[in-house]
Amino acid sequence: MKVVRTDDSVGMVLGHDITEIVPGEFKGVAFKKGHVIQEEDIKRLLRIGKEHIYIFELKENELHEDEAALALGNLICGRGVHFSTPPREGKINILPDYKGLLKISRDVLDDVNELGDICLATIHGNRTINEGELIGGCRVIPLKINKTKIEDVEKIIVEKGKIFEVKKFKALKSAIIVTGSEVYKGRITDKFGPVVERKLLEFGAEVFYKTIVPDDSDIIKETILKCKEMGAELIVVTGGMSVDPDDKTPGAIKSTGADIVSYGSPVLPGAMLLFAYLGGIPVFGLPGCVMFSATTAFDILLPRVMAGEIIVKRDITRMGYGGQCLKCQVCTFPNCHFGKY
Ligand SMILES: Nc1nc2c(c(=O)[nH]1)N[C@H]1C(S)=C(S)[C@@H](COP(=O)(O)OP(=O)(O)OC[C@H]3O[C@@H](n4cnc5c(N)ncnc54)[C@H](O)[C@@H]3O)O[C@H]1N2
Ligand code: MOO
Repeated sequence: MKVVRTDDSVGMVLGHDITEIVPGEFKGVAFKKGHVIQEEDIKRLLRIGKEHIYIFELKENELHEDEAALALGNLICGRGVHFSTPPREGKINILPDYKGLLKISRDVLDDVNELGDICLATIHGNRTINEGELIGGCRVIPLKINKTKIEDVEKIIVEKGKIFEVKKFKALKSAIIVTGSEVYKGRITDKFGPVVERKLLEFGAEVFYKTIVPDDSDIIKETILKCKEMGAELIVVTGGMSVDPDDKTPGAIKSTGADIVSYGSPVLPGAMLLFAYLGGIPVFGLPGCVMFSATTAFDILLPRVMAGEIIVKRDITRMGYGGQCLKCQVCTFPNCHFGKY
């Protein structure tokens, strides 16, 4: 470390903590080791009695932790994601630009963390993230880091893509078909349709058609096909999803010619959920539990569907890991293990 006159130290990196004591007012660290000295700091340093200070010298091939954190932020944040500036002690926060579906490339994240000297911690992806919520943090561990480390990160990103992205939800034109003869005949009031509508509206969907039909395969089939003809971009059918004689919904969805991605999901609640595509349009068959429970397989899949992602069988298979809801007294979903697969 070299000694410089405080007056000449602007832009240089402080090599040690500097403590200030003002009797009756303050005692503590006024400037931390690693701080880049600003014009406005000079007065305070002189007031503390520091006419000379130790300066941390960076070699040609080294970066200060804050500069490195800035470079990393620019490399790792993709569309819809930004980071907090200025960095604080080599750390930045990763934040969403808007509400959407959070995507995190686990593969690239692991590659970067394996390099050493860089700590990149995140929440889980494939969930809704709201504006202002924290996605993660990135910290450069030593006070200075070799530039080659940042170049290594750049190589990984160029080859495999950014780590973070937030996909905007699409205002899908949605139809809700409530099945159940007991509801159709007015023996009970529909409680399922409103639950589904509320969940779709949270994503900005446009619910353009709602209907109640009896447990009749042909009627359910024709209603689904009519919704498609009317331009539905998402069709949700509720009830009649299990194995009773009056449970006609899975067969009716199949008979429309839809490709069934999965009938059943390894999620509790949500074991009897069906997901299909009818000419490219996503179709859900929702079991009774979606009406009853706060969070189910529907809440895990819906954000991805609303962001326009194509769901394959394996996506649903993988939902078993983290697929048991603990029905906590105060539900914190999606800030819990449920649906993190
Ligand atoms: N033998 C088996 N039985 C059941 C299984 C199983 O694997 N084997 N799975 C259970 C699971 S898990 C679920 S979830 C439910 C699925 O139920 P369904 O989707 O078939 O629901 P329904 O039989 O149509 O209705 C159940 C219950 O909810 C009431 N309901 C339905 N729709 C409405 C509505 N729009 N408004 C108000 N109430 C509604 C309905 O009247 C029934 O009381 O199956 C288990 N069984
Ligand atoms: O589809 Mo049911 O959850 O397992 O209630």
